[in-house]
Amino acid sequence: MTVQSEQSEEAGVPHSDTQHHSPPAVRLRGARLSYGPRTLWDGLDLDIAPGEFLAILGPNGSGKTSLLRVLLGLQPLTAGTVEVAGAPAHRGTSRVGYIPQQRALEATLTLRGSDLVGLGLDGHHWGIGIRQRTERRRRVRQALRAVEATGYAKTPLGLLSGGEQQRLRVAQALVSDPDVLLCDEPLLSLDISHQRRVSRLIAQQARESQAAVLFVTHEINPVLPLVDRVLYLVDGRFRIGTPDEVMNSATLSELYGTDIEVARVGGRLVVAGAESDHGQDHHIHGGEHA
Ligand SMILES: Nc1ncnc2c1ncn2[C@@H]1O[C@H](COP(=O)(O)OP(=O)(O)OP(=O)(O)O)[C@@H](O)[C@H]1O
Repeated sequence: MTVQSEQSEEAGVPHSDTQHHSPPAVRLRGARLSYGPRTLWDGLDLDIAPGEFLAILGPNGSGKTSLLRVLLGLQPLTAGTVEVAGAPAHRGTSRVGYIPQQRALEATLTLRGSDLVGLGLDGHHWGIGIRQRTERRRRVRQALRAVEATGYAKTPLGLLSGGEQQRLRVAQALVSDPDVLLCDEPLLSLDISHQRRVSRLIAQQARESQAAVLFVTHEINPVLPLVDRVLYLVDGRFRIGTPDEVMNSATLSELYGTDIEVARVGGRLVVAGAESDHGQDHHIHGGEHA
């Protein structure tokens, strides 16, 4: 079953006059994704404005990563259309930055951090002149500094910790100054101070470069002050709206089909799920658990 979203405006909610006149960075129309008989989402209409920060929430297997894969041109829609930066989604464009869900890299990997970050520029037309090479090196250095990875940029990736590898993935996604930034749980395995730093960098990319940010997360609190809208997916149903419109007891109870309480405590969201028949808490995603 698919429940159409109740959106505050049709498809997109422009957040300022400038955004109002800009074409959307991402546009989905009537989008459906099915794997065999299983439909992850259907009837998804969504415009994301340049500079907008969209948090994507939902339980395991609800189709969050699959949506990012559609936008990367890696997964075709079953129905509907998808445009990214004004063109049908296609793979290999430097206009889209991607921070993938963290996977530990092979301990034997000898590629270095600075090489990994440089790969983020490979969609650009750099030419072979000295000036282009100098500019390329300058950008890589700047991105490494932004995530505080300069000290280990020459170390083989396989020898780095999960958090150090993750900061390099963030630098790789930001180095091309993308129009659309797709982030799949980018804060996992980062300590609190680097969570803050990476969140700030991503928000800065949205604000200063007018990049649209799609941020998949199981916990909205670390980014709550940055979020313009939430897309919440549960078992084929979804809601799109501001955090207040989506992250409330009535909406989440309807999405999960069980009683859920959401409270704001000191600027943070706390969610409490009803007990299931088996005496276990339903696994509710989004905020801290009561
Ligand atoms: N190529 C594929 N073929 C068939 N099924 C797939 C494929 N890719 C993903 N799936 C299934 O689709 C569902 C959604 O997967 P997806 O990774 O998008 O979920 P998710 O919301 O990102 O989950 P998580 O929170 O666990 O990362 C899962 O049940 C997954 O097994």
